[in-house]
Amino acid sequence: MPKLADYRQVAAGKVRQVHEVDEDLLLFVASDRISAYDHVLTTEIPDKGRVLTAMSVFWFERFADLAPNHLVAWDDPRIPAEVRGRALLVRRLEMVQVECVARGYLTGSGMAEYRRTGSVCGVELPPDLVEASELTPPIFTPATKAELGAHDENVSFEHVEAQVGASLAARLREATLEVYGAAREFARSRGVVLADTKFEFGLDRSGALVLGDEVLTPDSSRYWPLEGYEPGRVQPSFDKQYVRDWLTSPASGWDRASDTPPPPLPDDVVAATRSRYVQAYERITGRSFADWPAPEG
Ligand SMILES: N#Cc1c(N)ncnc1-c1cnn(Cc2cccc(F)c2)c1
Repeated sequence: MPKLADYRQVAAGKVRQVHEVDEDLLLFVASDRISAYDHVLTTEIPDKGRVLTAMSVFWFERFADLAPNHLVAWDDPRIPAEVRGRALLVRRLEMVQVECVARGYLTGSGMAEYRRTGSVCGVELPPDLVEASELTPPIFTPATKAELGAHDENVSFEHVEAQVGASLAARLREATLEVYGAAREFARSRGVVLADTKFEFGLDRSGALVLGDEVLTPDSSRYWPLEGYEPGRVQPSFDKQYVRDWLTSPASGWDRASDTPPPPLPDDVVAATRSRYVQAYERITGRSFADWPAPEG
């Protein structure tokens, strides 16, 4: 059985990394780290990596007919035992350097841009929209990948056309909106508002557009509880709200405006946050997280 150290790391983000297995295969590893307010916290959330990996597998399999994806295996002898359950064997693609974001609700950087310009990424929106207004139909709001730690920059569709060509830009927009639209509808039927999401696509040797990275997880998407959803105010995060509330409460002693790193999380916030990830998985998939593979040894 291989060890993770046997596979050279080829990419790393705040909470996940990619290793090389061979010339055709990569290992996509999700950690238990969590980020909040643009900081990677020192406290890990047990099983976060496994839950988000299980979620990606569910969505990849559910939407395989809408968009081919890079998933090869999630329980395979080439996956090291130490990361079993939080690592995916994926096929190597030529990644398209565009963050393919779909927004079904107006919030975050989209809301900020709308307030300034009445549009998002050049997409004109109706007047009088408020925080968390539903966008029907959802909109494609691409962004350029930022360096680690910086925010992605929203760009127009024309910018993407200039970067990758009109044909591929159209294919990216179509696939992004089609998969997001189906996922938003399904998640809502399970009591979760999938407010927006970020896909990464690659091209395989035949030139086919293939979904890569993680998909439709609470790290690549905004998950809001459907119960209590009300436009006009910032919605609570399904998974990160306990962490955000504690960090901004007097109990943490942390000043968000300062440049100091956030303090460690108390056990009860960790446990409640773990529970929210498991609840999100079980609500959406109808499966028990207890059945998902775990590391050995
Ligand atoms: N997925 C995928 C993938 C693939 N199937 N083929 C080739 N390259 C990639 C790949 C390389 N980097 N990233 C983004 C990225 C950055 C930082 C951390 C991460 F986990 C992931 C994606």
